[in-house]
Amino acid sequence: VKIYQKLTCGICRSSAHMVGKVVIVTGANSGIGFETAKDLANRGARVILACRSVSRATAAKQIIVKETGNKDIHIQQLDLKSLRSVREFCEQIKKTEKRLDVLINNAGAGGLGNYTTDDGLHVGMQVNFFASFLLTCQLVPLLKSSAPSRIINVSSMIHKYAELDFDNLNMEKYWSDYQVYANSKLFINLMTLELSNRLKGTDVTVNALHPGVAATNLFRNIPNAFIRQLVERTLGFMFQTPWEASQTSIYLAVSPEVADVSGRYFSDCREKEPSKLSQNHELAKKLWIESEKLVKYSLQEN
Ligand SMILES: NC(=O)c1ccc[n+]([C@@H]2O[C@H](COP(=O)([O-])OP(=O)(O)OC[C@H]3O[C@@H](n4cnc5c(N)ncnc54)[C@H](OP(=O)(O)O)[C@@H]3O)[C@@H](O)[C@H]2O)c1
Repeated sequence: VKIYQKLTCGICRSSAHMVGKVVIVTGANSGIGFETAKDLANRGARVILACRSVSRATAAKQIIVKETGNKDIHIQQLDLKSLRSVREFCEQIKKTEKRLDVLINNAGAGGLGNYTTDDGLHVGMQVNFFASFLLTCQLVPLLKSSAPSRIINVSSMIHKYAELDFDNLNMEKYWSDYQVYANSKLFINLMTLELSNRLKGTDVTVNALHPGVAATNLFRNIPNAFIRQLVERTLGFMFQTPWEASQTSIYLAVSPEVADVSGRYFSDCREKEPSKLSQNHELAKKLWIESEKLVKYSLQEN
């Protein structure tokens, strides 16, 4: 039982406190994001729960406040399916927060289907990549003025199965859900690589991670109820708990060991080697330029 977990799960051993630090966790109402937010709340951070459902975020906040005693927990609505929502979220953060020490791009979803959002992007690519790309770019100035600060991008080992077609960045050819998910996670890694170059000398670091395999709500969109339950029960029985899977995000957010590390890929609280494509600087630069066009925002504007 849980053999795989025992072999792979790293636990963040850092006791670093986060009093006085401001942290944003996207997708903080469920699974790994919820456990990440709770852990950071426990360390005294001011935590902003960036969630698409205010009622689900409120339920999460109540538990976090009750279990940690930290009342400095706030909800800010964010729906990654809408770039307008991303822009409004960032505007609100700039109004309410004087600083931002850690941004954790955790939210993600699989099985979203094949349709184009109002922003003209493939829904899976937007929720898992383009919206976080825009959100990060818009918050870079605040992160810079708060430096040293950290950006943490939750990727997945599934990125290794990405099949890149550069003429089809937005997946207009409507590939399978699995392929969309894998490609979006490769893009997260490439964005991490390019952004770390662009942030050199600013004391803002950016790293990507595979959290591990855990039974969360990630599999809710599997249409066949029997298969969905089988997957969830197998994962719950054999693999990590959501708290264990939150620990690499926590390590990257708090540990002094990684204070100066940027542009890398982690899992189990250790640096790991991502796919060869994830390490391709030319590709990363090209993707960055194309992404700026697709989300109609340029980091240079700031
Ligand atoms: N679980 C695993 O085995 C595993 C493995 C590798 C990587 N990951 C990655 O880990 C991250 C966390 O996933 P999880 O496993 O904790 O799954 P989860 O329990 O389903 O949590 C995902 C979070 O993302 C949010 N989200 C989904 N669509 C959104 C949207 N349009 N706008 C804003 N937020 C949205 C969800 O909000 P709602 O509750 O409102 O839907 C939820 O809070 C994801 O990036 C996932 O790809 C997970």
